[in-house]
Amino acid sequence: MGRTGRRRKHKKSSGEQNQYRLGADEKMIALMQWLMRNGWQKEITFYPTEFPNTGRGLMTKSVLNKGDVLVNIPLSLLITARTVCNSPIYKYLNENVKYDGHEILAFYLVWEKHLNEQSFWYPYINMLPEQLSTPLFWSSEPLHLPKFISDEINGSLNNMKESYRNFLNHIQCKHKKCEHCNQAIVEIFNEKDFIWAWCIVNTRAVYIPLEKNLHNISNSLALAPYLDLFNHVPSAQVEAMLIETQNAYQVKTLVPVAKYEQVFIEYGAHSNLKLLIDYGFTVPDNHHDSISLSLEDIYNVIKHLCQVSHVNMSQEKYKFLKHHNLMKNPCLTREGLCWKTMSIIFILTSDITNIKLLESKVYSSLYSEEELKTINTVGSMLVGNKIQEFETYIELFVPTESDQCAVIAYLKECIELLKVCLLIVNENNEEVVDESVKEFEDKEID
Ligand SMILES: C[S@@+](CC[C@H](N)C(=O)[O-])C[C@H]1O[C@@H](n2cnc3c(N)ncnc32)[C@H](O)[C@@H]1O
Repeated sequence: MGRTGRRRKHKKSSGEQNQYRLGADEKMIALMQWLMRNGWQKEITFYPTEFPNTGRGLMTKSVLNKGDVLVNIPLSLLITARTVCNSPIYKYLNENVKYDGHEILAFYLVWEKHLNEQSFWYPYINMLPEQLSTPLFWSSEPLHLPKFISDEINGSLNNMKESYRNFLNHIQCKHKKCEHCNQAIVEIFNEKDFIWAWCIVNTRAVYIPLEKNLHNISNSLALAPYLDLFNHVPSAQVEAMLIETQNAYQVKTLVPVAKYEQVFIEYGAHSNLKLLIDYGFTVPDNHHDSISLSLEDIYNVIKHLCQVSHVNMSQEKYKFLKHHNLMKNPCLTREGLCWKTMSIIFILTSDITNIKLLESKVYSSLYSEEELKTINTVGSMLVGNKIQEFETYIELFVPTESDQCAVIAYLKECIELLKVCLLIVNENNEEVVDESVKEFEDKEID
């Protein structure tokens, strides 16, 4: 096979045929030229590429080895709170108020965006997406969004709105006209642009060590042009840090990457729910995922299984659960029932009233076979119920915008996790039954 043939074969096997290289994209070229004019040196050549599953990202043109530096962005090309403090716009802020890094960067981005080509950051801002897929950006509500998801979205929306109100209150000379566009300052900082900027910071900023000597701002965030083109997978292994001696923010790969593969970084140990709310996407088989349970979920299954009107819950047991923080986030994971879930089931089903004995069982996890059987039987039904609950969520959910389909992907991932969890719980149950049969047979032989 000739070179072209080999290349074609490679393209096919890596699924590259659906990808669209953005190398000739004008905005991308302008970004690279601007970076280079301002002291950036390319460590590795990447093709900005539109990938079918992840959207725009970076593909390596060459094989990457463990320890290779992916990017080295000069500090002068990072947007941090210090950039804002050193800019003319800082005079519009009340100096006697405390700000956090997220809001200050969003505020700065709104200002610089409105300056258009007159902004130093124009080539960077110009390649940022106008539309984001995050829920804060949805223009209409989907129908039958599960409550636990809408609660998270509302929490995030309230944070953002509070930050916006806070800002509006502290901007000075609101009605002064801007010299650049003759708009009033308060019109430039409108809610729509603030939401965009807020989401851009949320989805793209990297962590830096806390910036010192900023008297009214606490900041450990930075916008890093170009570096923020890397997409996320939980399995990515990279090291990212500020290298003070080089005055640069550096990202290294800790694993080799094959030629023509997309290069990913890890944004943090984020669950799919966090990714959905903050970034607008989810990933398959996310090992940071779990399904939260409420005490009521567990209580109802026990009530149903035992066919009793009240579960074995005394005031002392309730106090014990509360005191040991056991009701906070019991969950189901790919490894089965979490420790808290097992403990709650045990406490609610056990006849033991001696709290000291309960405590020693819970903390040693040394349960009898009978107790383990009960825990796994309740657990199995609990997981089965959750699967049904998530299937119903999917049936009812009606997206009103294409980005909302990320919710369906999320719910399907939850069901996948629950199925793995169910398998483990049932296997554990079979093991307990096998063990007790064996013990019984051993006794018979004796
Ligand atoms: C830091 S930016 C990465 C670059 C971005 N794709 C772009 O075109 O500018 C983060 C955003 O990229 C997208 N993204 C990152 N990783 C992804 C993934 N594994 N799957 C789908 N979208 C992803 C999400 O929209 C996320 O909010």
